[in-house]
Amino acid sequence: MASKQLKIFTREEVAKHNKQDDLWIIIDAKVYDLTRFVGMHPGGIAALTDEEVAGQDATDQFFALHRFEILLKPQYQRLIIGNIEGEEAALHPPNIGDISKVPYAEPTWLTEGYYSPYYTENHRELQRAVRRFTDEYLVPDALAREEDGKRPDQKVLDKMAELELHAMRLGPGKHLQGRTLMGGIVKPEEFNYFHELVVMQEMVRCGARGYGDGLLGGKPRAERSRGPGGSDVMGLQTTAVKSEDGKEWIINGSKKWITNGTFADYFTVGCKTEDGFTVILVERGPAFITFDNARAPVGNTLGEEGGGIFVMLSNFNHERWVMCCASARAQRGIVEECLKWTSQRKAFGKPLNSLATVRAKLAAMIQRAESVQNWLESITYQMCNMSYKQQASKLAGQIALLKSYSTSCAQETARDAVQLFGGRGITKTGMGRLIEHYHRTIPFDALLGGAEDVLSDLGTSYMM
Ligand code: HEM
Repeated sequence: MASKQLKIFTREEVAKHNKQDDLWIIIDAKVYDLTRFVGMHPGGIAALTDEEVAGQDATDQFFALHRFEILLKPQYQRLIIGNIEGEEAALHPPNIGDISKVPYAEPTWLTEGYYSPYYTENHRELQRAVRRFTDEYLVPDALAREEDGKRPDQKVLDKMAELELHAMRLGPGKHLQGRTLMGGIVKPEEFNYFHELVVMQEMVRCGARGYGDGLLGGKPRAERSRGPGGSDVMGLQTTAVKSEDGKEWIINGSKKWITNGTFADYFTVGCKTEDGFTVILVERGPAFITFDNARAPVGNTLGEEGGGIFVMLSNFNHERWVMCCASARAQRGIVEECLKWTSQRKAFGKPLNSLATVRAKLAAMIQRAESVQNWLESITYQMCNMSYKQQASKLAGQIALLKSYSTSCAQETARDAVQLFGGRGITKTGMGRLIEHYHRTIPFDALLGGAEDVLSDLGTSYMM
């Protein structure tokens, strides 16, 4: 763009170029020459040759159907030939790392003029760094991978390793010692659960559900039966017996769902053993998700032999809390989409948000996102002040209840968002792209870490 000399036109001049073989339009005070593009327009030729579009200011028509990002793509930037005399563009693209100006689009602690007892300057510094990383590395890769269905680019995973994001996503602890976290922003001994919350909530902003889990989000998993039995950890089916020389485990069984199972190098496998239940680290081999006499050195036993249940259960609270962090932030992203859309989209000559029924939906969405975030921060504060053992005895119930509450809120918000976006909310491209994706993938969030009913029951059982 910068290399091209832009001209200044009057609206009258632009209006003369209103035919398919000589087609200009105005969007946000900029003049686009669509002559060569018209035949390739995904929305068809007729949309562009319409008499209210060809040679005219089509800003409103454009933004009723397309996301702003489209105009930032180099292939469309090249279509700009000039500006309208005496007018300036009103819309400015967000910069990498920016905080949203839309109300409720950010958690309160990040909103200008508001306060929080939980976050220090160090959390803020980490937040800015992870946001820049997400905008710069994750968002473009996520968009491309959603299209081609491939796993995240190795370069992204390597960059995450360099910044120690994988290590930080395991939470505070000994494993952080001696590491340079996010280029040295956080000292390993100062890293607490709010730092981890920040990492989770910033990364989930990439807005691509499957891709997010593909960023090596795998975790200890038991081989267990399918369906509702997914919550029945002790009902798992895989067995392990020792080889004759006692040096190896011989493992048999299969597993239907393994996070990142298609490309993981190691699997953490819960097995029935002579002494009960044992967790073993198995290197990827010819037999991976189906273990058919797969072998692993006895030294790969995690925790005590027969003590696998403690290994598994010790992870559950943390894993569910991580899911709450992600769910709280992802639903806020949808609230932002809906707030923007309902102020931009006109119906019966007025913006959608001038309708009381629409505002009632927005209110409910905001209430859900805020209540989930605030409960989450309260639990996180408790975690920061408790040992891992205390967390297990005092917070397991609350975390289970928050997890099921959070995803049930998210499911309602997904449904409301589709109602607000109409057909666009079920279309993979265009304005409702993020809504369609969210609505399609939200049932996954509502199941992993324990189905909603199971977790609500667990939470109340702990209380009783
Ligand atoms: C610079 C001008 C334009 C560019 C670069 C452009 C580009 C695109 C692209 C890439 C899509 C695919 C959907 C997406 O990825 O979001 C699309 C869809 C569409 N466009 Fe355009 N467009 C332009 C102007 C217009 C105008 C002025 C109209 C007038 C009404 C229009 C009507 C449509 C329609 C109806 C669709 C299909 C709707 C959908 O998929 O949601 N476009 N356009």
